[in-house]
Amino acid sequence: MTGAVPGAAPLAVVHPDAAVLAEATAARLLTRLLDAQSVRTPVHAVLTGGTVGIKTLEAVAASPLRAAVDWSGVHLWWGDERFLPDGDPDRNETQARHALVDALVAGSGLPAEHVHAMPALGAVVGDQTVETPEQSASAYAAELARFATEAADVAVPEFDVLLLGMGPDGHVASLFPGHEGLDARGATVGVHGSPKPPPERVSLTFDALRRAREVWVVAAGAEKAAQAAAALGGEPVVDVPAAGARGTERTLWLLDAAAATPAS
Ligand SMILES: O=C(O)[C@H](O)[C@@H](O)[C@H](O)[C@H](O)COP(=O)(O)O
Repeated sequence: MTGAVPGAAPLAVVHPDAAVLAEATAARLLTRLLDAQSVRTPVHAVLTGGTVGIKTLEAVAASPLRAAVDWSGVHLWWGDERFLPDGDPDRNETQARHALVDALVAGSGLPAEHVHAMPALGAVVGDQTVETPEQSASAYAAELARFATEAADVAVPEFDVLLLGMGPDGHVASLFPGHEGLDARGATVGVHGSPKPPPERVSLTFDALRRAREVWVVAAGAEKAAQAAAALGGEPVVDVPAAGARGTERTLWLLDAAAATPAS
């Protein structure tokens, strides 16, 4: 990963603590979906796993604003997934379904077929049983391509908003420092040897992430402060992948005070 990172320069917004961060991000997400729906349909949102990512979805589920969104015109995607069997509690999809998505399908008009999960270990896609992260990545790339905009140089929808958590090592999605996935071409990549368990994952690539109109990196906790500062300071993407997270129109860093305060 060399050279200037394309996309909108990051803007940081700091909230007092992780709880307020999750609530504020949920309100921002709902408003973003409403704004997007005022100009286009359908709209596409990419969810993230991780602590803050899931707490944000829980806050969306509890928000009165939830009822203002026309969920029949929303598509949900994932930025990455832990390559585990369907229903495994560690899967980002499982946690998101428990936090919000199942309730949207059951009672808010979100069509089940608008929930685009990355295929699990053992899933049957067409006539294939998915046994490797690469097979899952390939199947997901095909699903993304079904909704791609014509002009796309990578066959994915123009996501209206894409949420990312960030690890203490500066990873986003399942794009880890020094890993070969950082340079992957195409929309998706199979990941092995992830430093964050489980070792096998599936991830959108930077090419795909950067097709999003808005990319939001959401991070809380003092253990994120050094890498948040490094990313916002323009450190190389190979060292701090979060530095490469950019939207075409807007890049937001949504932080709590602890993550926004580098150690002195
Ligand atoms: O599958 C995952 O683990 C996530 O997608 C990952 O990218 C996560 O968002 C970060 O590791 C932050 O996680 P925390 O918020 O729990 O630190």
